[in-house]
Amino acid sequence: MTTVTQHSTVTDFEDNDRKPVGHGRMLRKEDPRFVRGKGRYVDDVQLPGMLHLAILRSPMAHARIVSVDTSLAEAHPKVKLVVTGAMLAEKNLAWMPTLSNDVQAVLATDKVRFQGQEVAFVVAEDRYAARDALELIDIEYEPLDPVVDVRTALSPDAPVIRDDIEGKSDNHCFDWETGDADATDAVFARADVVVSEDIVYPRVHPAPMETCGAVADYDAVDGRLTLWSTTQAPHAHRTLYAIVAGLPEHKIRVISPDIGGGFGNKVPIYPGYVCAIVGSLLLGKPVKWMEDRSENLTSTGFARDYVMRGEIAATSDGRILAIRTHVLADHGAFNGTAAPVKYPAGFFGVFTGSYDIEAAHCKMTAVYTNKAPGGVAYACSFRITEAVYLVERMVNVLAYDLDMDPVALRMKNFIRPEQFPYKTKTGWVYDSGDYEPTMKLATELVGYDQLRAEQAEKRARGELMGIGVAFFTEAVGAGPRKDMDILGLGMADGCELRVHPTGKAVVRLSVQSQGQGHETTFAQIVAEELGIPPEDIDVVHGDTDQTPFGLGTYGSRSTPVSGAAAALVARKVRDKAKIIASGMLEVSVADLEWSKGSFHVTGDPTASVTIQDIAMRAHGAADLPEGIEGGLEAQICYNPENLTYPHGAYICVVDIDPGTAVVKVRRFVAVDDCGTRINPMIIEGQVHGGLTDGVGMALMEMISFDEDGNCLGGSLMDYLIPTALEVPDWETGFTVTPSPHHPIGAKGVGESATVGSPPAVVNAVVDALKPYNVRHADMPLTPSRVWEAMNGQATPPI
Ligand code: PCD
Ligand SMILES: [Cu+]
Repeated sequence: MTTVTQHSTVTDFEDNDRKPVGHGRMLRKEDPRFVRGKGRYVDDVQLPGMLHLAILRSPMAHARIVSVDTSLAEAHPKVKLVVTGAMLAEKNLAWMPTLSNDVQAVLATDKVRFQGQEVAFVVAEDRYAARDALELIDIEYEPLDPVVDVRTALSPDAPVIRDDIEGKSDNHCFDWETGDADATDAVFARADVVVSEDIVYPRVHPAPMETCGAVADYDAVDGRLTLWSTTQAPHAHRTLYAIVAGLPEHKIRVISPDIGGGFGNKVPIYPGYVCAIVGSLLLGKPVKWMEDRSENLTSTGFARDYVMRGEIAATSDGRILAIRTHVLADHGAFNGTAAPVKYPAGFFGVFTGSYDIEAAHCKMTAVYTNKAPGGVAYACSFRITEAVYLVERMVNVLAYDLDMDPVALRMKNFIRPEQFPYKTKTGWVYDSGDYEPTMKLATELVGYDQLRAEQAEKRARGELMGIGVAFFTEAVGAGPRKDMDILGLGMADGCELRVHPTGKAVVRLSVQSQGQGHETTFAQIVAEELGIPPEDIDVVHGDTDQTPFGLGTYGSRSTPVSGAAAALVARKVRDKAKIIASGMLEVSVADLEWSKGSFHVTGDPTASVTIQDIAMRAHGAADLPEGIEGGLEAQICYNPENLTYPHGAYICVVDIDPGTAVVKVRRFVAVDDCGTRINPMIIEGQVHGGLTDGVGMALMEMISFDEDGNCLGGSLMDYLIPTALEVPDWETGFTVTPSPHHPIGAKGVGESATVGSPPAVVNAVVDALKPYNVRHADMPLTPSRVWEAMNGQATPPI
């Protein structure tokens, strides 16, 4: 893929006098092992005497369990253990808490609530025998009417899915509201123009390359449990295992080795992990569980599934005054949302987008349906994907009705640079931003005016070409801990740094890389602060025995939270190094100056000691300054004062074949602003991946169900994910607006492109269909949906 990197007028870390962080565009340290097939994933873990676990899943979406007969499976010569929900219930383990204060069945006891739900498990000598034995388990189900359509889930005659919750008489999950209803209604009442549209963000799946799995190894002699698992949050998982299973936390070690993509899919605790632990506890042997692709697609956390009504009030010349929305959220059979406790709808509250408006209001109702549980963050920064899609689609609807250019309309309404920090009408404080240069750069890179001219010519010839514009602001880096917690665990992250006598260092993180390159970028951050080359700094993560406590990686929080921790812990070490240097140079601390890797005496650059010299002295035989302990190390826990707010401007160009309604993405320009850029190449990789994701969601992906609640997206034959063939050569650019509160000014970027690209693609398709008077069409814009839109048919309900 080609990348056009254009530099902006804003401070640019790469080219201006300011130096790159670490070595800037440094090659990824982890790649030599990945490209040589030497990565070590959970499925690579092989232990002596290891047994294999397979899970029996419900064939039905909603059914009462009448009887369970496991005798034939138990008689299988290679089977060691068969466990049912009833057996777990005896040990009080049939239900577990979700990350959003709901409970979820580990194995079904009373009834099954979605197709693919865990009903029983078998542990056998090998994976084949375990799978074979599943077929020997005889379960009698009494089918119940399923609740599939989110729109009718609350109707009085709908069957109650969650009758396990005492007193529950409907499928209501939660209500949530933000903004000011009265103020918003008042603005709407006096506005020249009101536009509204029904917008669906369909259910999609993160579909990481590696499915979920675990190896549990319980040692009955010393009471220690080691769990290798595909988790993006090893420490949080460990604490929950300690609470759920009643095991002492210090006896549990969670190791999350290399992960083949997470994308939010590996944030929740899945029944399979708990089953593996139970299997190992009962048998005293290591037990491995690995999902297959269908299990991953049908039973692990999905994302989105929001049915939204968007409304904008504006003046007739395009000044946006207020935004109002109603959302119906489908959470499936159990609320498995991974979001901070006080944010049941994640950070959807940023649906006011990048615009300076007078009022906003959102009312949301979430319901249970007979579908896989979830609402996980899939590259969404906690539901910001849905929020950005809503507002960016609605702004285009307004542009359509007012016949205004979508770039001009956005420019007119942007929050202005002098308004930052900007408090939105839903209470978010955007730390910084400078939107106009970013939008301008995107239009320049794509050649916006020429494209509009080309489009006009093509329209005259009956050809369908569309230009889609989207602009986003994200809120990433959850904390601070007083506002944000997961099941009571505050969102802050630890970091430890140790410099060895020879000046090599090791930094230990509480966050977890799933492919985004932390081993490289965190070494670069420490390198920048301490002057030790990034090659000499090892990054340790993904092992609770070796790293400090922290809440893990999701919502693009590693750089904003742990990245800050890494910079600050390095500064702490540097402060100590300075005192040691003052002893070595026999001057006072006040007379020392730091320049990239060494301290020198003010006015005499030749009187200097390097950080490596200092490290040796710190561990040496010579006396250290009064009160200074030997060694050169520090640790901190960083509690962010606010989130960071990256932004970006995306422009997509599509061509549609009027005969087949096939959409081709011809060009895509993405200009991102994530503040200080640690590793530009990694950022581009993150953006390329996210854009590909976005094209997939906009044009191809959807987990759909038939009226019986059968999942129709259970394999990659049906659930289409994009490949290099479906996407153009990405063109990227950037601006740099540093975060004022982050120690190095960096903002997160991992999810930006997935958040920003779907509205750009959809806006492009809808723009191409202007000759057909299409104002909106729902994702995924498959040829049949585009064809329906061209022929004036509404998109079918999900
Ligand atoms: N300024 C800046 C920022 C950033 N960076 C870089 O980049 C990356 C990213 O980051 P961030 O933004 O911080 O993020 P994180 O936290 O690290 O991560 C996370 C994300 O990440 C992304 N990306 C990726 N990649 C890969 N390869 N794989 C994966 O899986 C993934 N996933 C996805 C998701 S979905 Mo969620 O979970 O839904 O919530 S969230 C998410 C890293 O490496 C870092 O360091 C730089 O350089 N600079
Ligand atoms: Cu996310």
